[in-house]
Amino acid sequence: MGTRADTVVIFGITGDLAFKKLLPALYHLALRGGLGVPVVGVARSRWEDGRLVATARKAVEEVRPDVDEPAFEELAGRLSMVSGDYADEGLYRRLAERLEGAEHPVFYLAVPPAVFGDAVDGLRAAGLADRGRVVVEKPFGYDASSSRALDDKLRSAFPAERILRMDHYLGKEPVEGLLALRFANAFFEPMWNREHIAKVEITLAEKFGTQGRAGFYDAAGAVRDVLQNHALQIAALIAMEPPATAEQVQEARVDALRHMRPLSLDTTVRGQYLGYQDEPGVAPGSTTETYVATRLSVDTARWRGVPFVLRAGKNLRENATDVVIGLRRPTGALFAGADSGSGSPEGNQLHLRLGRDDGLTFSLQVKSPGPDAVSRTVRVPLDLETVLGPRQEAYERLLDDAMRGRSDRFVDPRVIEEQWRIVGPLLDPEQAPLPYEPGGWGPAEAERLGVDAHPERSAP
Ligand SMILES: NC(=O)C1=CN([C@@H]2O[C@H](COP(=O)(O)OP(=O)(O)OC[C@H]3O[C@@H](n4cnc5c(N)ncnc54)[C@H](OP(=O)(O)O)[C@@H]3O)[C@@H](O)[C@H]2O)C=CC1
Ligand SMILES: O=C1O[C@H](COP(=O)(O)O)[C@@H](O)[C@H](O)[C@H]1O
Repeated sequence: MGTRADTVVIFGITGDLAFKKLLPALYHLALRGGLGVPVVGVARSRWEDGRLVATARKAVEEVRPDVDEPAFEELAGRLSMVSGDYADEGLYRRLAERLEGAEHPVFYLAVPPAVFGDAVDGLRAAGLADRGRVVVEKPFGYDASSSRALDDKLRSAFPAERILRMDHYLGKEPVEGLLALRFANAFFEPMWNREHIAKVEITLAEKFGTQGRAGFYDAAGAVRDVLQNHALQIAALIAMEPPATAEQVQEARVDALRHMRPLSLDTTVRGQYLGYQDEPGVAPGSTTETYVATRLSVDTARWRGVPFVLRAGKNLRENATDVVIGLRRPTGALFAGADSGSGSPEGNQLHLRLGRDDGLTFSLQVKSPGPDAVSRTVRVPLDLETVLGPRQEAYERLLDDAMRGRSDRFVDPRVIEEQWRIVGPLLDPEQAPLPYEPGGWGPAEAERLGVDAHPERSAP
């Protein structure tokens, strides 16, 4: 833990991330009595403080229509704006004046990666890096070399312990919960390997498109936007060897990623939803993928030969952040499977939902009623919201961590290095992505990789 922050500065306060996640998170911190410091918004747009407050109210109402007025008033009273171009040193001079007296500010870079460099240079030149922490959003660069260059720039301005690399999936309770599932339940560990598991399928699906972020998204695509970071973080939690202590989790994560082979275009399907090319901000003839499905190999004794099938996409049928662990079919001929069509019963499945409807569903075999030795599948769902009640959103937890100087839920730079190595072969290929209809499950060609073409989400 470090010293508690005395100001939060958000670069890109006019943007999508600030609206959808950061302003609501600040409100929730105020609601729980955990804000207590000024919040300075930075943007090129010349917003008055009043416009920021009005935007904050709208942002909060989107997620909490029953706004708690005292909490909102606390947030509103702490918000102010500083505007200017990110490359203009005048912006940082004005910011330094606003921060006079602040000893431990947090600088949150909620801007597209192209702006990170200017922001870090500006903060350093104005002497603001000497006394603050910086939070950098993913994706970290565009590839391995630009990511290293960004890292060098950050390290030249801020000491290592004051650089926090953000992947909000690490702050999601259900994602963190994968560790509890694996390591706090003795019955999973003995079956968590190639002897028992036939396939791991990870899906990050969204029902919506780029939602006005095409300017950012078109330069990124699904691989950089979510596969390189969120999907591989989940894969690492599934694949890692058991860490001996909580402090070893980071090492176990790095080690798991080091054993993942680089992805290959031969076992990848890229797609682009119809209509994407007409969105403002998308380059004419863009070959950016809005969908990707790929097979990942984890080269360890535990996982050799078990495909990890990862897919992510926008404008798909449902919102889903899911992991399906598919077990091998049972051996032995005592029962025939009523729904397997070929003798032995279906393999059990453990379906983990890590998004808003978080929980899990076991698919079990039970005896079919009647005289014959036949089993059939039943699904046993568990809804964690019902059991545990509402939990804090990832951005609230991670903003709070950044303010306290708690760093274990931020990304280790070695992880980022590995993530770029793994996705490297998929970056900017020449082939155009396959078109797909919005509202479906992406290009049918992905079925050859083993993706479940009609996933039954079985949310309770
Ligand atoms: N949106 C999301 O759901 C998530 C986003 N992220 C990450 O957060 C970061 C910000 O994302 P998001 O808010 O969606 O991005 P936006 O495209 O909404 O950009 C944020 C702000 O940055 C400024 N900006 C945009 N483009 C440029 C540019 N070319 N040059 C200078 N300033 C620019 C704009 O503010 P102004 O012009 O007023 O300065 C804009 O409001 C990205 O790194 C993204 O990967 C991470 C998780 C989720
Ligand atoms: O990082 C990003 O994540 C969001 C999805 O986040 P979630 O918490 O709603 O699962 C995605 O929409 C966005 O494109 C991406 O930049």
